[in-house]
Amino acid sequence: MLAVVTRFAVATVVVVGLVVLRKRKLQRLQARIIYHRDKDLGRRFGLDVGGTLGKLVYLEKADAATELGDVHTFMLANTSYSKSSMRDADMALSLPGGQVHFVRFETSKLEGVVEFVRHRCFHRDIRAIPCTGGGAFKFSKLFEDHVGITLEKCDELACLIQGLGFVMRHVPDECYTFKNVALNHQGMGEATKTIVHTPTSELYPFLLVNIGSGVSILKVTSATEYSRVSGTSLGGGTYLGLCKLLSKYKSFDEAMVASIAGDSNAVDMTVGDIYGGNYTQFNLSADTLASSFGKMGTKYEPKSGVKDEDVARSLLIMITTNIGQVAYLSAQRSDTQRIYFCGNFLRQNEIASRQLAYAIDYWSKSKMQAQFFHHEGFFGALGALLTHNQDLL
Ligand SMILES: Nc1ncnc2c1ncn2[C@@H]1O[C@H](COP(=O)(O)OP(=O)(O)OP(=O)(O)O)[C@@H](O)[C@H]1O
Ligand SMILES: CC(C)(CO)[C@@H](O)C(=O)NCCC(=O)O
Repeated sequence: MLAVVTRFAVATVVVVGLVVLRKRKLQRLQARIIYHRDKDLGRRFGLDVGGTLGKLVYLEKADAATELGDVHTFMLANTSYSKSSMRDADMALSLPGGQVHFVRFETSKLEGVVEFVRHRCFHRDIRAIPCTGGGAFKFSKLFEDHVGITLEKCDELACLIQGLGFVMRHVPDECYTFKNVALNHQGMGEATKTIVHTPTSELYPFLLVNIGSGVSILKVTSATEYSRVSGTSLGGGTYLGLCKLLSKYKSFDEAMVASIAGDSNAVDMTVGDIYGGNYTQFNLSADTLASSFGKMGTKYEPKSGVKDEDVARSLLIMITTNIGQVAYLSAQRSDTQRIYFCGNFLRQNEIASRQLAYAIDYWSKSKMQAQFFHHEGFFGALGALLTHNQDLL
């Protein structure tokens, strides 16, 4: 009898214990789900992974600054972990809902970034990140397998338009142009950088030329309506690729610095080189660029007397002149007067923007105007961020 009672008591204790344990486990699980729902930091990010660069924006909410402590630590560590120039601290946007920060990294280093996230256990608070650009497709498995983060795919052009519209509405001095485009074909001249405020009633339609690795050209007819009217494979990737191939410069920033000092006439052939002066019949002055890199074709030893900085400058002028012409022709075809240029090719690249301004003014006989943005390379990532932060709109 005693044995039966003992067995019954033990069984009861075990069953009760199991029920309690199960309940606790359930509670823990519930708590974990709530914790994740509350701390799903992925919604504070927008990622744009392109052919050359990855762009990350994150929102630090005004009412919950401390919550993002780890994210801040990660960003600061990660940016010095790649390159200081990749951090755009001075570009942060202050909005009523919080601050938006911007970070850039090389797409080729993405695996390193993922490994860093895993190493720091940073991914524990992130289930999904909205992501745009080709990398949203190409790297979704990498994120899923290594850190269990889902990349929520967003279309790159839709995000570009969304981010662009947001910046145009919220950042008062975002757009600028060059007035009195008295430049020559080398992008030299006295044109003055001027902030432009265009009222929304006069904004549409316009042409948007996004110069990334390649170039996409969109006709934008309203805040949400656009079509991709053209594109060219001769873009920022071409410039960087040819620079690395033909000169000693190993990075975009090095090439930019060098191109300021370079003289493209050492490499290019001008109308003057061919005519010995102006080609007056068709109003082509002697200093007009006749053939990019043309001089190199006439020399037995092309590199003699040519400096790497001349090559960097000439490449910059070649790529930019071509994009300017394609943009002008596209604007004509699409019946738009204003052309906006964006994309990271224009980052800290005043020679290129001045040259584009000149090209548009020159080809259109001053009927069209080129405009630029201070946050030129982050619209896609911003658009991705906005998919979960409609309140910011
Ligand atoms: N730090 C940098 N490292 C490399 N390229 C840079 C850097 N800064 C500016 N660039 C220029 O920006 C270009 C990439 O621009 P962007 O980030 O807009 O395009 P992407 O998203 O990589 O390309 P795509 O949209 O065609 O996939 C490079 O090809 C280069 O010309
Ligand atoms: C392929 C994309 C859209 C990727 O961003 C871009 O690099 C691009 O527009 N390239 C030019 C493709 C074309 O010739 O239309």
